[in-house]
Formats: sequence, structure tokens, C-alpha cells
Amino acid sequence: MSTSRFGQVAVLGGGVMGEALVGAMLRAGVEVDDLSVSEPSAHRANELSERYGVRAADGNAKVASRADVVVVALKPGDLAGVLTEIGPRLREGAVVVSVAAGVPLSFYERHLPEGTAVVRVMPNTPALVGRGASALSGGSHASAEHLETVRALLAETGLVLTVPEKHLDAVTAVSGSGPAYVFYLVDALAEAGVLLGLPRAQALELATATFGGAVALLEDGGEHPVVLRERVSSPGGTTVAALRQLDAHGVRAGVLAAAEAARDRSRELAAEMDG
Ligand SMILES: NC(=O)C1=CN([C@@H]2O[C@H](COP(=O)(O)OP(=O)(O)OC[C@H]3O[C@@H](n4cnc5c(N)ncnc54)[C@H](OP(=O)(O)O)[C@@H]3O)[C@@H](O)[C@H]2O)C=CC1
Ligand SMILES: O=C(O)[C@@H]1CCC=N1
Repeated sequence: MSTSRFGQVAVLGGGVMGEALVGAMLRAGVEVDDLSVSEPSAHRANELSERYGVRAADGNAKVASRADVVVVALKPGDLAGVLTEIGPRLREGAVVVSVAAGVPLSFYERHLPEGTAVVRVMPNTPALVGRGASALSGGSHASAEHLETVRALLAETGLVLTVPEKHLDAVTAVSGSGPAYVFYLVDALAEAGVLLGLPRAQALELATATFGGAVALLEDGGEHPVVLRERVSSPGGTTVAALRQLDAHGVRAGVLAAAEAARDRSRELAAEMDG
């Protein structure tokens, strides 16, 4: 018998995103005894049990059959088989939450029993430390109450927005994949420090603190990034000289092209599910 307002929660797939969600849902008030993970790798299942105290020994059908909320954290290619397996075992009134990139709500609704409530979420990995950015959309049988339950479950992941489903590919391109762009840029800035003669460890420390500090300024002051950028740029100084090179090397255009490529790949993933 569950003691939290979320009831029993199952997470199918204990990989990177499954783990981030397990941690966040426990912080949001899901009781550890009410949370089960289904993960085929015994080594990984043990790791999750030891780290979070959750049950992780049972398979998909078993954990899904006792859950009020079934979180699907699988790669798109593994979805069809698992949905077909768990569909007949779902509890009356259960809500299925998926984080898979690209895969549309209609895919879940086709593979699950008629009337199943489905919520599609695009989270990101900073959810692990409560600094994530997610957006969600409800399927045709998801009520306002289902959406509220999922929002509350995700509250400890960080920012959670509700968007129309047509925007989820763009969300994937901006915030879903976004942490990787940031790590790429931090690494590039650290590399630049090494190029200029700094010891590698100090270069990485400076680059990381600079990103963290700049983001804190954005969050704390509520000012637009252009205003903050101008404040760093002293007339005739070093920063305008550097920014000119970023423009000359097409960094802004590169970021836009990267996001378009991620959006396109998300669409392709959806098309592959139907293929
Ligand atoms: N990583 C990210 O930043 C984000 C990922 N996502 C989405 O999250 C989903 C998962 O991605 P991610 O966590 O990165 O991938 P991972 O490969 O880390 O996790 C997937 C997990 O599912 C397990 N698995 C495979 N088959 C099954 C099965 N039949 N039943 C139960 N579990 C199974 C895998 O086990 P094994 O390894 O043993 O095969 C693995 O542990 C994807 O759909 C992705 O689009 C969304 C937003 C961000
Ligand atoms: O790379 C991917 O496909 C997943 C979805 C967003 C982030 N990682």
C-alpha cells in the first residue's frame, strides 16, 4: 500500500535518464518502497538498488503491472516491444510517461490499450542535480490531473514547462541535447586556455567557473544575455576583439545549424518508428 500521493511508480530502463528521474522522483516525495526499476543489466540494476535503495530486480511486465505511473526511459528502438508487453498488464487508470526523443504520443497510443493516458516529456541530464530543463505534452487521454501528477513528479528535476507536442522536437534540440553543446563549449574554452599556456587543470577550472558564473548572472539579474555581453565588452578592449572572431568563425550560425540538425534527427527517429 502506497503512502505517497503518487502511488506506485515504475521506471522501465535504468540508464542515464532513468537514473536521473529516479533520483528526482525520490526527492519529490515518492517513497522508496513505491519505486521499482526494470533494467536488464544485473550489474546496473544492483548499482541503482545500492545507490537509491529502490527495487530493480523485476522485469517490465511485473513492475508495470503494479504501478500507477509507468515511466518509460528506453531508447526509441526498444519501445514497440516493451509497450506491447506491458499494455495488457497496465492497471486501470495508470499513466504512461515517456522521455524518448522524437517518438510521438500517437505511437504510444497505438501500442497501448485504447484510452491509456500518456504524457511525453523531454528532460535533460542536469535533472540529476535538480538543475534540469524539461517540457511535457499530454496525449489525447491525459487529463489535467494526469499532467499535474507528472509535473509534480518532475518538480525536483528543475524547470518543467508544458508545450504543445509540435514543439517537442525543438525542445529536444535546445534543452534535451543542449547540455552536450555546453560541455562542448566548456571543453573548447579550456582547450583555448591550454593553447595560451595555462596548465590543463586550471584552464578547465576557469572555463567551468566562467560558464557557471555567467549562468548565475543571467538567472539572478533577469537581464538579457545581450546586455550582459555588452557589460563585459569594454570599448576597444579584449572582449570585442574575441567576439569578432566568434562571428567570423560562424559560431552563432553553427549553434543554429546544430539545433536544426538535432530537430531533424528527432523527426527522423519518429519516422523510423513507423518504418
Ligand atoms: N541521455 C539524455 O540526455 C536524454 C535521453 N532522453 C531519452 O531517454 C531515453 C533513454 O536514453 P538514455 O537514458 O540516454 O539511454 P541509456 O542507454 O543510458 O538507457 C536505456 C536503458 O534501458 C535499458 N534497456 C534496454 N532494453 C530494455 C528493455 N527491453 N527493458 C528495460 N530496459 C531496457 C538499457 O539497458 P542495457 O544498457 O543493458 O541495454 C539501458 O540501461 C531515450 O529514448 C532518449 O531519447 C531524453 C532526454 C535526454
Ligand atoms: O541524444 C539523444 O538522442 C538524447 C535525446 C536528447 C538528449 N539525448
